Amino acid sequence: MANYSSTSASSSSNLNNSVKRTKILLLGLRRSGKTSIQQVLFNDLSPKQTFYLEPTMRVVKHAYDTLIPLEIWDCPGNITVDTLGAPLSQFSSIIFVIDIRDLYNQAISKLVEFIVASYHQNPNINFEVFVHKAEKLQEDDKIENFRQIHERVSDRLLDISSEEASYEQVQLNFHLTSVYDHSLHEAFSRVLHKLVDSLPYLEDLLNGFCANSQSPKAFLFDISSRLYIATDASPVDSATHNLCCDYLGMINAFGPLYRSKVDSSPRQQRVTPSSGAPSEHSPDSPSASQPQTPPPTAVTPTAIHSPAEPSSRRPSASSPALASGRPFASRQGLMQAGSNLLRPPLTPSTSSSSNNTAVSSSASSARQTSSPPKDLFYPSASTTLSPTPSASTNHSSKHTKAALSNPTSGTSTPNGHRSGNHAASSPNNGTASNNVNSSYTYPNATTLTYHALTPHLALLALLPSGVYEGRRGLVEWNVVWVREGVREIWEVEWEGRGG
Ligand SMILES: Nc1nc2c(ncn2[C@@H]2O[C@H](COP(=O)(O)OP(=O)(O)OP(=O)(O)O)[C@@H](O)[C@H]2O)c(=O)[nH]1
Repeated sequence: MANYSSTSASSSSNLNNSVKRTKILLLGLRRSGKTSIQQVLFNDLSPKQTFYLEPTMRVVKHAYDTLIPLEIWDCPGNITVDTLGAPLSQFSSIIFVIDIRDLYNQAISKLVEFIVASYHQNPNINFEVFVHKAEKLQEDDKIENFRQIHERVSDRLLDISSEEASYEQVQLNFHLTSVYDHSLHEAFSRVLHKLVDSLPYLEDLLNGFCANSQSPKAFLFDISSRLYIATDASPVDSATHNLCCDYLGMINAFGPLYRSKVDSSPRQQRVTPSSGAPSEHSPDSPSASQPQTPPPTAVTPTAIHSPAEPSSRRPSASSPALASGRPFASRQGLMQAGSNLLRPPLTPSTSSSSNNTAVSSSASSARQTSSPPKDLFYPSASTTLSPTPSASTNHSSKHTKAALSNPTSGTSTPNGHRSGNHAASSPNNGTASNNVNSSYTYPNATTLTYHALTPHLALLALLPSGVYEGRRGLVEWNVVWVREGVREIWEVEWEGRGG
């Protein structure tokens, strides 16, 4: 058999071969857009540059480190089940990319071929169909082609089903995608959610944050790819998702220009999302000396930075779930790790303002006076979203879009990273509005905040501006709880995979 594969580490990863990676297979006909998807999401390639991508001649494996270590296999268009060179049972997800204008036999036959093979080799596989290049069609044609592709695949599966094999029952998820807007990020995020075992615990953390900070929406984003790993229980609306994506894109673009006066290389490593996979001895490693989770009795924010955490509280490879050698941290292991994570943070409604002031000043004095180790550096930023004057009455969709794509009011930053007015812009702004729900608006003054949690992950949350401005210390205190929880979950995920 021809040598069909090669390996490459994506920009933000060190290919750590000892780590058990979650594998995703990218399939589709030639020129359907597979490499573009991989490059736009994980290599920060501008959508326009995808025009110049060379055809893929053999399987290329891209490693990418986020909450879990991923390995994405980008395949040539002519690959078959036999020439793939690996059993489908190795993969957690298959993403099949179809050009939305490609309604005809070849693409659908190939998709069906892989569905049948995966039914026999790995019935639990997540099968995702990206109906891609969606922005090329008008809204009506887009919906019609999407429907037809879905229908033809279902019909073909029904035709070939028998008593022994009911292929029509394979769970297929169809997504409309394009590299030119945020639909690709949203669709890939949903693919990712099915691969993250710790998702319920992350959601609990975000639910707790929202409830205690009066936040209507919070996302845990992978900083570099701008995929969201988890969100709270409230529904995701595209406008808010797109706004967060744009804001993160802007921070990624301009963040490296900002440095604190006492900047040093370890701090730079922490700011940059491309710091590599966590390892035992790296300063970014969750196992290395990091901000410690406060002991159960600790109530003062200064305890956050105390290095005196009992080591037994930190999950280790000797915990029952991890010692089993399974690739994913089990629920039991995560529950053990997360058992102390969800102690209730402070809520604005139950705290007096004097308390808030105390927490706020205490939190900042912890930063300034307790000489924390250099690696305790968590960039944060915020921007106020302009409320539309007509918000409470008649919404003009034009006005709403302008407010969403131009969060230009003054900003303030706890860590001095950004200040003054700015426009959140992204290369996608023009087309992203395709996705914006034009009836959506932020009726009251709302602040969008960004808090880095790990080298790869950040919390993006909407907050009422009154809460953010008046009770900043409290909000930051609640962010600390989320950060501690996410770091522990991250640690368990990686240790469970031998990282
Ligand atoms: N309009 C539009 N064009 C896209 C999109 N995604 C990719 N393309 C274009 O599609 C063409 C093929 O993209 P590739 O990523 O090379 O496709 P591929 O599936 O990897 O192709 P092979 O490597 O030959 O299998 C390029 O010209 C891209 O610019 C999209 O969302 N919209």
